[in-house]
Order: sequence, then C-alpha cells, then structure tokens
Amino acid sequence: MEFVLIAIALVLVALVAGVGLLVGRGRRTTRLDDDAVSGTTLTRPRPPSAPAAPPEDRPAGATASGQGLAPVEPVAPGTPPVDLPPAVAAPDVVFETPPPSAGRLVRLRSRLARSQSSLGRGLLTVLARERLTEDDWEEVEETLLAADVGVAATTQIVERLRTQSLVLATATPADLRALLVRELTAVLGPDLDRTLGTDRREGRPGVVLVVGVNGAGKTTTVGKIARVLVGDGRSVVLGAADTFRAAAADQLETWGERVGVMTVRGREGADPASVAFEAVRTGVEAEVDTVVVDTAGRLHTKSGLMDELGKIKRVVEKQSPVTETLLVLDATTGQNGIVQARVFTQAVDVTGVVLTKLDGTAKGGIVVSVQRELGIPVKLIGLGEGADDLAPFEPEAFAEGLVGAADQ
Ligand SMILES: Nc1nc2c(ncn2[C@@H]2O[C@H](COP(=O)(O)OP(=O)(O)OP(=O)(O)O)[C@@H](O)[C@H]2O)c(=O)[nH]1
Repeated sequence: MEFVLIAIALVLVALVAGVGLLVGRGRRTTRLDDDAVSGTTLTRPRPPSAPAAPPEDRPAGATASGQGLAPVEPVAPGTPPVDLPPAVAAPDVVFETPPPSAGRLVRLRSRLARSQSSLGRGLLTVLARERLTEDDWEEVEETLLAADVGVAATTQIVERLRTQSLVLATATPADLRALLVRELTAVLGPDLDRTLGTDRREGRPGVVLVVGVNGAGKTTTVGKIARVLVGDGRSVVLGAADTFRAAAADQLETWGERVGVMTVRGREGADPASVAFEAVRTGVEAEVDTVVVDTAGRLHTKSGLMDELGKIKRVVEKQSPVTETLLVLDATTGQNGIVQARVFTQAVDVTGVVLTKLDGTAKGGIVVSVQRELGIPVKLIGLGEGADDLAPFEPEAFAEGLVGAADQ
C-alpha cells in the first residue's frame, strides 16, 4: 500500500513538473538547454496545440512563424516518460500580427514634420516669391545644405529649378509643391534597386546581417525587421550575435516573442560567429524563409571590426549565403554617421542602408548624401520608436513627406 502511494505521488510530481515546463513560465519561449552548443542557448516559441491547426483555423493574431519547427522536447534529462496533456497556449500567448510593409511610409510620413518645416516649407516660401533674386537662390541653396542634402545634389536641384524660373513665376501653390516633389524625388535615386534580399536561395534561408555602431538603433531595427517580414507573411529566425551586451539579446528575444519568432542567443561574451552560425543552422533546419543576425557595433579598431564581421560572414556561409548586409545609421548624427559608415563598408560588402531616427531630425536630406557618398541605396527608414515605425524607403512618398500637403 505504502509503495502504491509513493508511486502515485511520484507520478503526480512528474505531471506537475512537465506541465510547468510547457505552460507555467509566463513566457512564449522555452529554453532548450539540451540543444545548447558551446555557449549558445536556444529559445523557440511555444508550438501550436497539437495537431497543428490549418492557417485559417489559427487563433486571431497568430502567425505562421515557428511552423515547421520541431516540437519542444521536455528538458530535464532522465525525466520519466509521462503522458503529458497537450500544451495549451496560455491565455496571454497571442502573437501580434504586424501590418504588411507596403504603404507604411505613406502612413508614417507625417513623422518627417521637423524636416518638413525647415526644408520643405523653407523652399516653398522662397520659391513662391514673385521674382527670384540671387539672394533668393542663395537662400534655396542654404536651406538644402542645412538639411544635409549635400553639395552635389544641392547644386543639381538649384540648377534645375533655375531653368524653370518662368514656370515658377506663374505656378500655383499646388504646382509648386508638385514641382518640388519631382525635383527632390529625382535626387533620391528613384531607380535604385531597394529590394531586400530576404528570399530563400538554393533551398536555404535568406540571411540578413545587420551591422552598425551601437546606439544607432541596430537591435531595435532587427526586431522591427522581423516584424516587417512576419507582416509580409514570412517565417523568421533571429540571431543575437551582439554578445557584448546581454541586454541586447534580451531585447531581441522580447521582440521575437511578440511575433512568435525564435531567437538564438549566446551567453554574454560568447563568440559572435558561433551564435550567428547556430542561428543560421537553426533556420536551415526549420526551413524558415529568413534568418536575421544582429551583430555587435562596439569594436574600436577597424581591423578588429573587419576580422569579426569577416569571420561571421565566412562561418554563416558554411550554412547559407548572406543575401543582404544592412548597415544601420542614425540620421541625427549627420556627416559623422557617414564617416562611421565608411569603416563598415570597408569591412563588409554592405548592400543596403537603414536610416533610423528620421523622425527626430530636421536634416531629412541626409538620405540623399548617404546614398551618394556611400553609393549604397537606403532600403529602410526608421520613423519612430513604435514597433512598426520602420518603413521600406520609397523616394516619391519620402519627397512628399518632406514637402508636405497643401493644408499642413
Ligand atoms: N525616435 C526614434 N528612435 C529610435 C528609432 N530607432 C531606434 N530608436 C531608439 O534608439 C535607441 C537605441 O536603440 P538600440 O536598438 O538599443 O541601439 P543599438 O544600436 O542596438 O545599440 P546597442 O544594442 O547598444 O548596440 C532606442 O531607444 C530605440 O528606441 C527611430 O527610428 N526613431
């Protein structure tokens, strides 16, 4: 009898422990220490209740991310085989569904208010004068330079506007706006290819490496990129290869958890290349569309930076080709940001720029000078601290944001 009671007690303890592992953590990820490779722990979102519901039956807010992943295994080794009840998602486990990326810039362009009031309105005020004198043209030039448009593009805009002096003299306010939008769009590189390389290639996930100095908004941007991709219906794995600061990995994990995206992270100080490798390996195994890897930006020497980024790329490419390398730049740092950017472009083959914090600057013309000086297209822009305040860059919508609508 005593033996039977002990056996029942043991079964009950095992049941409680098992359920606790699957449901009771109040988090949407489960740590799989038995998946850990040297210095790397893996987190993955809770799998949907088995059997997996077809997409149309998934609860509102759930995303397809995490689909195709192996179910979470019980953690503790030697745990007695217990018939666990199916893992029911806790009531708070509802993944957010970010909006698709299309049209985001149009929605967010009012965030360019500071640039609009100095650059757009400044130019419109001068151009609306009846007869434009040399002083007026100088004012146009100064306004463009003050907004960080850069000397070459400023000269181009002024020359083109001067050839249209006769048109300007008789233009209505609406015509003036349209003309200015046209001229600004022309210097924003409307024909540049801004496609993000996130597609699977040769049966492997697309890999996006995100580089940049710390404080530029890199980690936040990786989280926002995950949301852009999930919003566009893609499955994603995140790699927290910024192992200098534990908080960066925590931050990334939180971004991922909100949209049901798995984050691979290492212990503080772990080799960034091994975390990046592990993230891509996980993405290959899980057959996701894209793996996005955050890297550290606080290397003080150029050779250190080159070595580390070069190693990350080499190691990652043993698994899957890097399809996009994005450089994150803080728009409020102006020319300093461009100098820093050059160091990165010498270290890795940067294929696109993300300009963050454009909502906090009057120097929206920085997009023009960054593209011209680095010869790399701006692909995404940050227009706020909100989770979905990252938009694909569209030259015309941006120029419209700079000039503003008639009633603004
Ligand atoms: N206003 C505004 N703030 C932003 C934008 N993008 C990022 N930020 C803020 O910039 C700050 C720095 O962002 P992080 O992502 O921590 O910067 P980081 O480059 O990863 O820095 P480390 O992790 O220290 O390397 C955070 O407070 C972000 O919310 C943006 O587009 N607009």
